[in-house]
Amino acid sequence: MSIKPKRCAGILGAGREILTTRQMRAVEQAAMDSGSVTGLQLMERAGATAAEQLLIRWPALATGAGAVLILCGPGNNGGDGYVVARHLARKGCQVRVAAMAPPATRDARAAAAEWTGPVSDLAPAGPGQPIALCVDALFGTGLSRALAPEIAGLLRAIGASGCPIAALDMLSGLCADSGRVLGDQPLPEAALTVTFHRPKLGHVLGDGGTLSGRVETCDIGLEPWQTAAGDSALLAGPAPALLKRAGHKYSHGHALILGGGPGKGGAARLAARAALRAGAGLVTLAVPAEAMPENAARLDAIMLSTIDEAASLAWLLRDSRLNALCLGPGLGLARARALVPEALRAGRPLVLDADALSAFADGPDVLFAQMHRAAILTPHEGEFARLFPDLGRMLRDGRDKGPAPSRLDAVRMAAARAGATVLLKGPDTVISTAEGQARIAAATGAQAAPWLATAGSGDVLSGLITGLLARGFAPLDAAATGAWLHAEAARRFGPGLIAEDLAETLPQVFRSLAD
Ligand SMILES: NC(=O)C1=CN([C@@H]2O[C@H](COP(=O)(O)OP(=O)(O)OC[C@H]3O[C@@H](n4cnc5c(N)ncnc54)[C@H](O)[C@@H]3O)[C@@H](O)[C@H]2O)[C@H](O)CC1
Ligand SMILES: [K+]
Repeated sequence: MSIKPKRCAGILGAGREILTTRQMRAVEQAAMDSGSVTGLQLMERAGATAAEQLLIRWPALATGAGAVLILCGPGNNGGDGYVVARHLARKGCQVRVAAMAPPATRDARAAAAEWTGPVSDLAPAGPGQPIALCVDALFGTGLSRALAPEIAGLLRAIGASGCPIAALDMLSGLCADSGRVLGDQPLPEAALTVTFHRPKLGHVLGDGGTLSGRVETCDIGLEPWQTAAGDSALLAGPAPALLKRAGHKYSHGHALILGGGPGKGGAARLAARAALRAGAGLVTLAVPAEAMPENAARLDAIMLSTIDEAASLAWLLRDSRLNALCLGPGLGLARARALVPEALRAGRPLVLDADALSAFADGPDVLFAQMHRAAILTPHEGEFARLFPDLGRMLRDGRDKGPAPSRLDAVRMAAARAGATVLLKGPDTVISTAEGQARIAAATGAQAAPWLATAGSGDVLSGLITGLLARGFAPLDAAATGAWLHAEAARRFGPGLIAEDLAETLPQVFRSLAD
């Protein structure tokens, strides 16, 4: 039976589902259980569509100009490799197949049997011979331990020779659930990864965001069974309500940013300006009396208020129009200990960052006991490890076996424990509600925004999220949209970015969304 390969798409789309290996297997299993398709047919579709992608990217291969070396592993990923070999050879490519072990699954054996060309061992097929493309079909979602040093070494040698590597499903050695390289052997970067049905977490998290290269996701006819995956993490993007419609300034909310003492006000001012640029109707910065002159000299559109202690915060919060709070940037640890409980008592949407998190590092349970579902915690890795020491250790250590724990696993557990939404910052920002609804804002690979690693950038993110909360966004939408806007502004501005530029670039980002 001939099955035509279907649509392929990159990975970038906001709202796109990203699957774990378990979810992918559930979808595949549901399809096979339905009797509509066999595993071998899925493998045939995967191999055919991958071969098509390779020829789109490297069309000269079909003229026989350079050899394609296909490295096949023992599992079904290797099986896909044999199918690719057959399709490329049929198109006129010079194909060499090298197997690290004989095929060990029924489907892989069947696919290997259809490949009528020679199969060599891995070693002699190594970098000594000139090759134009290496197809990595060693391991995919079944990777369960680190690559043997000689296999990782072979991939590195191929990469170092300048030969592009195209990975089937996953670059071998990368854990499909965490995007972490198992073990301590470095891997070369793939030029292209062709994956099937949906991107996997390992393509966007950890090292996977970079090492996967361009990711093409190809349809292999599993759409009718996607529901078997259950709830998936989604790629973050701009929420539909982002472009605000007409209305009175009060209808866009009033954000309250709590700032710290004199000489430490920059962080809170950055957050306040970002909240205003994100579209909050009004923004008030509340600082201790001695910090008023400094702030009054620096602010125009942002209003100022004095808050010296918890009682004055309680007094101010009698105004119910103050509908989103931000505590942390430049707040100071003592002031954070005094103000955070009062802010949480008000039960309004709020962001806790920086000092508001560090102030509770010695007793995070005290903080979690006061938490509510409209709160968002935005730790970076260090703050995360102080608030959730066991999860920090899990992320630091667990990379010997597959599937390795991922940042998404960690943030889901953290959010459930805290009883709030948690956003773990990084190039692969991950967000989860207490109930486990998750978003990923990946600023890696083609979406990289390395300029975000600049002082004050986290303060701007807190402000953006607070501004969106003030506009009435639900915590998950505010966090995900804020993280996306933050990275998008950095991508637009590019090299030379400082934190101040982020908020000032937002109008451009909004305009491009309106086009
Ligand atoms: N999911 C689908 O819809 C489809 C998946 N396809 C492809 O199949 C692979 C997954 O195949 P699987 O057999 O489960 O796993 P792998 O081929 O990745 O490898 C498993 C194999 O390898 C052994 N192993 C694991 N780690 C190591 C290691 N470090 N060193 C040595 N050996 C290792 C393990 O014991 C097993 O024997 C998926 O990625 C897709 O490419 C389909 O063909 C299409 C449909
Ligand atoms: K692979």
